[in-house]
Amino acid sequence: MADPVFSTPLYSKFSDKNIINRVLDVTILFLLLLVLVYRLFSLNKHGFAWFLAFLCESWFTFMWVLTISTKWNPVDYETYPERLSQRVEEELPPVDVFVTTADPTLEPPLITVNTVISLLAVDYPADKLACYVSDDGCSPLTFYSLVEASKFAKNWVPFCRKYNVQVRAPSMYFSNEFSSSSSDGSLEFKQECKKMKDEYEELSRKIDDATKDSSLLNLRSDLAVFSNTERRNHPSIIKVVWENKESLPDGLPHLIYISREKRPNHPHNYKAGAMNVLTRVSGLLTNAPYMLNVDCDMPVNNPQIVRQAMCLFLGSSHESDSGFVQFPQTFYGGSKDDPLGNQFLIWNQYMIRGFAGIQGPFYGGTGCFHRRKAIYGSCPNDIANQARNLHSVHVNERPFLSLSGDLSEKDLLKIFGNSMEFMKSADTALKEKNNDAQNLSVMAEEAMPLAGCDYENVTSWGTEIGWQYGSATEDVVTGLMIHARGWRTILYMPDPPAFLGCAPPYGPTTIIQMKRWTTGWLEILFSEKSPIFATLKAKLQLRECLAYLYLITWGARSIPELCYSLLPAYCIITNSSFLPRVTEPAGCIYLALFTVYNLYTLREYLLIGLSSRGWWNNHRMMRINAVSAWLFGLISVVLKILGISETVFEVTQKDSSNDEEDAGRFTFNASPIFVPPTTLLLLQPSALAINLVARQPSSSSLKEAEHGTGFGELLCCVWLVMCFWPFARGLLAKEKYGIPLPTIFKSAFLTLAFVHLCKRAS
Ligand SMILES: O=c1ccn([C@@H]2O[C@H](COP(=O)(O)OP(=O)(O)O[C@H]3O[C@H](CO)[C@@H](O)[C@H](O)[C@H]3O)[C@@H](O)[C@H]2O)c(=O)[nH]1
Ligand SMILES: [Mn+2]
Repeated sequence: MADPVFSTPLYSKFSDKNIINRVLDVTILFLLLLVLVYRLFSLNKHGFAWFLAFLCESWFTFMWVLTISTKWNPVDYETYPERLSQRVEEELPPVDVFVTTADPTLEPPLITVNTVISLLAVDYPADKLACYVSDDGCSPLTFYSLVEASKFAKNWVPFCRKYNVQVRAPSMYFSNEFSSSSSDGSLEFKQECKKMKDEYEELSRKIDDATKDSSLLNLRSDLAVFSNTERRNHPSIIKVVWENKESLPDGLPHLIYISREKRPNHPHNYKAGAMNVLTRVSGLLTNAPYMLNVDCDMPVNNPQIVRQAMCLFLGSSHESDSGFVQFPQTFYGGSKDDPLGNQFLIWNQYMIRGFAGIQGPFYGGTGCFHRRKAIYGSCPNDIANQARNLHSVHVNERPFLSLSGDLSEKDLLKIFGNSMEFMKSADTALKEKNNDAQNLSVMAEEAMPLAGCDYENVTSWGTEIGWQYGSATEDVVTGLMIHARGWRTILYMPDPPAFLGCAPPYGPTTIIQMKRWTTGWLEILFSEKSPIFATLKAKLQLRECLAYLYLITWGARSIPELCYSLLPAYCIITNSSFLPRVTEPAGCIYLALFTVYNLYTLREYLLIGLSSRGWWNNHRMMRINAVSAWLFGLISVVLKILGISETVFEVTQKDSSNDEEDAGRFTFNASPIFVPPTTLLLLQPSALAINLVARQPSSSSLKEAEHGTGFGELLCCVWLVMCFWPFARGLLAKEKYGIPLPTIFKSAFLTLAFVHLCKRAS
């Protein structure tokens, strides 16, 4: 008889066929198609505006098809970590954990330190974990903070284990929100908790002091390697901050600091470059078959996550089901009702769960467990033989690597770079053999060249293996390549959430982040790694391709969005129309579409416990993003294609101190990105005023009454003003809450130019 422990599954998968959602999805599609049919049949009776509206609506319909296809079969998973311990506690696989940080000013070390501490404290045997921190800022302050953090962690980790603390990032644990949540009321607990709190305050104070006065760092001998280094010009630094020498399961996991070599004029490929260095150095030191990576501001919020991920990796009979396991990005302390539309709750709930029901979620850059061998370019077992088909998706002419372990030494060196030691470790990883224990400090010396600038020259790093280069969203393209090799992936949304990050707290940071994403996504669309090629020539499933297209075309959506937003003003100024009369039967189609769509999206918010205010804020931010972030993303990609400028990765500012006053109120800066939305806002009252003044009752011939501006266009104008309301407030407000005068002038000029052009056209 089968052992019951081994016959019970480690996870279950449920599909959620929501009939009402599907009926509504299809109703909206039907209405959109009616609109298109109506347009087509009335095209010849109308002019330019009508035709432009037709083009925009065709695009909206296409987007809706992609949307429905993506969210049609959402799935959920549940894991059973207690069964994991019964089955394989002794043989739990090792996991290498990567944290990236790039700038001690934008990313204060105390934030990074909290993320690292929370990772060191997860509920997993400490001898199976190693934490690697990549510091692209080459900052002695970050290194010092980590050293201090490891001292703190020596007491903190046992404390968390002893009292089964749920929130293991000390800043969160000791913040008012969480400290009350502990159930242990014993005196001993209270005393220890108080002691830990004092120690944490001491740690924050030390880091704070060193931040304010860098001369405090000069005296320390362990920081000598940082002397004569500049941020963008320094040799590799690899330092073992803490080694779990005796491999104690209840000790503290290894902690290693890495700052890869940087030289001026030597492209470093931003985060993707850092991730590849982490992958190689960890490959030499610990070579765990699984790798978890998080951004520096994403502390663990659920100590079970590694076990949960292992349930998903080990619990399936087909390894191809789990190329990677992605936990969604969730945020803490976000402002009420998501005023900046960057908390992505709806997005996680409907779209990403939808991805999960096709070939799996895309890789989101943080909170993700990867199989090392998938990152090394291997295909899942069953399709390895067909992998050759893939090669044409790639730049290099050589057949695509089916890295099942039977590659020659020469091939391996060519692919992975010129290091015998690393080549052997890669071979071990690909063959899934066990690693020999290493002396970390010795290996750290040997690993230096792997973190050098020139190591990747003429290798496959960034093109065929590792994190992919050439896109500001290295995450999505890296995940796409994994899907293209035939892996399926898993989305897991545990309760409590796995990680809690901080969403950008200000208007400009949010918009710049969104711009980077749309830039990176479009870069993928226009590259040889586009999902279209990956479907035609490799193993990306068709519906997964459509889902990817939905995601990566956000930048392109800016054009129809912008045109459609200009149409009402254009029509009002030229006394024409782009919408049917409300009295016409066709008017009802538009009215129905508008009503059903808005109620449908509102329902999505209410269903998962969000407010109608949250719905409106998100709707509004979509319109604002469309004509600012998405538009500028598109422009930067066009400039890149024309060879005029390169795209860059602008690091998002992280902020721990949320100033409550006016939290979530839109803020501005002098960036030109705010010009288009300001112009759109100014245009609406201008158009209305022109309409009032210019329209003579005598001129309303029968033809004009039929074709002139109607109620629909006026309603659109009002709706647009409501959408751009934060900008209306920004016109009158001061300092960071106000739109800078030069931006207002530029927008006013553009408004006048637009009005003038309309007048000439009419
Ligand atoms: O040259 C660089 C630039 C960034 N980073 C790190 O990359 C991470 C993400 O950067 P951030 O500015 O926080 O970007 P976000 O927009 O918040 O991040 C999302 O989008 C990125 C892709 O655009 C992904 O890489 C991230 O994982 C994902 O969370 C941070 O830990 C940075 O320290 C580096 O290590 N080196
Ligand atoms: Mn971030």
